[in-house]
Amino acid sequence: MAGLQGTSLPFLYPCLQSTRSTSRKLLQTASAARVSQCHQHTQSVLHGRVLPEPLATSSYLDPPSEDYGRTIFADKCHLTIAAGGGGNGCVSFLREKYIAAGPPNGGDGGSGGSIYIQAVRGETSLHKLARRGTIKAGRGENGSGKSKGGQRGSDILIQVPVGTVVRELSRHDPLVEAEGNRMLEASTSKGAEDPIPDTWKRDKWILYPAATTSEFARSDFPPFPRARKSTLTMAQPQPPISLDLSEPMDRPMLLAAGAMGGLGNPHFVSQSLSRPKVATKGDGGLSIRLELELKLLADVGFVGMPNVGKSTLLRALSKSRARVGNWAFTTLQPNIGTVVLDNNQGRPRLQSYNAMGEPRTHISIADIPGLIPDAHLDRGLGHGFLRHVERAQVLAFVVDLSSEDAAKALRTLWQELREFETTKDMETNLSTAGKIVDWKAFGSSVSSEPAKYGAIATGEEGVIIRSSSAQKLPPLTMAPISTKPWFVVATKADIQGTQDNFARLQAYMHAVAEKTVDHPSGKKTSWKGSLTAVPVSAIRGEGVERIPELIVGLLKNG
Ligand SMILES: Nc1nc2c(ncn2[C@@H]2O[C@H](COP(=O)(O)OP(=O)(O)OP(=O)(O)O)[C@@H](O)[C@H]2O)c(=O)[nH]1
Ligand SMILES: [Mg+2]
Repeated sequence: MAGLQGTSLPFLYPCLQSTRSTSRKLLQTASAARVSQCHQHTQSVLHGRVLPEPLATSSYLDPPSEDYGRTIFADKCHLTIAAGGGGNGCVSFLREKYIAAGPPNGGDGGSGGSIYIQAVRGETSLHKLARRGTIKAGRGENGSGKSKGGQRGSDILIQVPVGTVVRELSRHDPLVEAEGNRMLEASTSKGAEDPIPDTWKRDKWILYPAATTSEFARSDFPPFPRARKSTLTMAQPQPPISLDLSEPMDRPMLLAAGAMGGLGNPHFVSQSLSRPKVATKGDGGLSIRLELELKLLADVGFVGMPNVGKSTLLRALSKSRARVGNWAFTTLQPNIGTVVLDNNQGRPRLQSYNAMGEPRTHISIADIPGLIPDAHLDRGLGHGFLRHVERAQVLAFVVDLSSEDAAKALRTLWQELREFETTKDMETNLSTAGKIVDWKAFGSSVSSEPAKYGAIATGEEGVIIRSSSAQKLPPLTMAPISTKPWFVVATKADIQGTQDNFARLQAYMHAVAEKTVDHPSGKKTSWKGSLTAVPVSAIRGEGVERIPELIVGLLKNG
C-alpha cells in the first residue's frame, strides 16, 4: 500500500478514501487548527480591513474530496434533426346499403411534425442534446376511410442555452432529391419537347388492397402529382443554417418543417377514372445535421494553474458544490456557479444592468480546469479548456500566494492565453484558405447540375456553397482574449509568509498599469481598464465579498 500513497491516490482510488475516514478526520482537525492559526495572518494580508464573520463553515469550504455535486457539461455537440415524414393517403370507397360501387372517400395523410429551437435562460450546457444524437419529430398518421385525414405528427422543441451558435453541417431533403432526379430524367430524355414519361413507380403509390395485379396492369395510372410543400417551409431559415442565439427568445423558431402527407384516392378522380384505386405515400422528412456550440459560457471565467484554489473560491462565492481536492486536476470540466445579486425578494444588493438594459439579478462564474505551462500545445487538459476561457466575458486570474511568485504565475498564464490565440488564428486562416467556393459572375443562380444535397445556390451572383458532412467548420469568431476585462484573485492569503508575495504582485500590476513593464498579454489591443488584485482566503470565505462588486463593475452595462 505504501506504493499507492501520494497526491494522485484519491483521484485514482476514490473508494480507498472512504475507508480512511479516521485519517480524514485527523486531517480535518489539522486543517481546522491550521486555519485558526492562520487567521491572524490573513487579517494582515487583507490590508487590515475589518472582515465580516466567515461566510460559511469550514466543512463547506474545505470539504472532503468525495463531497461534491457531479456536473455534466458539454459546450459543443453534433445533432441530427429529422422533421416528421407525412402519413400515407388512403384508398377507400363509400360502402352503403343499396350503393354497389360508392365513390372514393380515402382521407389524406397527416403532415409530419416540425422541429423548433428556442434559446432560454436557465440552461447552461448542451449535454442533454449531446446525449440524444438524433431528434425526430413525429410522423403524420395515415389517412383513413370516410374522408378522415390523418393526424399531424407531434412537434419537437429544442431548448438551448442563451449564447448557442447553431451551424449546419449537411442536410438530406427528400424533396430536393426527388426534384433532382426529375430534372435528371428530363435532361436525359431525347428532346425537350418530348413529354416526360410518368413511369409507374410502385414505391410512390399506395394501392387498393383488394385490387389484383392484372387490374393494375390494364388500367392507366394518373400522372404523379408534383411535389408539394407546406406554407410552414417558408418560415424555415435559409440553408445553410447559421444562427447566433445570443438573446433569450420569447417564441420558438422553426428549424425544419414537417413533410406533407400523401393524397387520398378522391384526388385522382378524372373523367376516364371514376374509381381510382391508388393514393400517394407521404413525403419523407427533411433531416439536417447540425453543430451546436456554446459561445457564452459564463460572465466570469477563472483562469489559474491546477490546485490554486479555484473550486474553493467558487464554493465561497456561490452555492456550487464543485469538487475540491489537494491534488492537480481535481476539476475535469467547467463548473458553473451562480451569484445571486438580490436579496431574493427583488431588492438588488448590487445595481447593474445587462446588455439589454434589464436589471442583472445574478452573475455566473465558470471554474475552468487548471492550465499548465504549454497548455496551448494541448498539454495537461489541453485546448478544450482554453476554449472555455475565451467564452467568458471577464477573466479572473487565480494565483496561489503560498506557492511560487504570484507575478510570475500571472505572466505564465497570460503567455498560455497569448500562444493559444496565435495558434488559433493560424488554424483559422489555414481552414479558410482550404474552403472551396464555386461561383459564377453572371447568369442564373441555379446550377446546371441537378440539385444535390448540400449544394445551395444563394444570391444574385450564383455562389454555390458545397457543404458536406466531411467539411470541418472553422472555429467561432470570439472577442480576442486580450481585450477582455480582467482582475487577479490572490488566494491562500491565510498561509504564513504570503504578504511579500502579494506585495510583489501588487508592485508588478502597478508597473503594468504605469506601462513601465510590458503588458502580460503582449498585445497592443489589451484591455485598458484599471488593474486590481484581490487577496482572499477562500477556505475561510474571507475577502471574497469584494469580488461580485468588482465583477459587476467590469461587466458590460446596457
Ligand atoms: N490555506 C488555504 N488553502 C486553500 C485555499 N483555497 C483552497 N485551498 C486548498 O487548496 C487545495 C486545492 O483547492 P481546489 O479548490 O481544489 O483547487 P483548484 O484550483 O480547483 O484545483 P484544480 O481543480 O485541480 O485545478 C485544497 O486542498 C483546498 O482546501 C485557501 O484560501 N487557503
Ligand atoms: Mg478545481
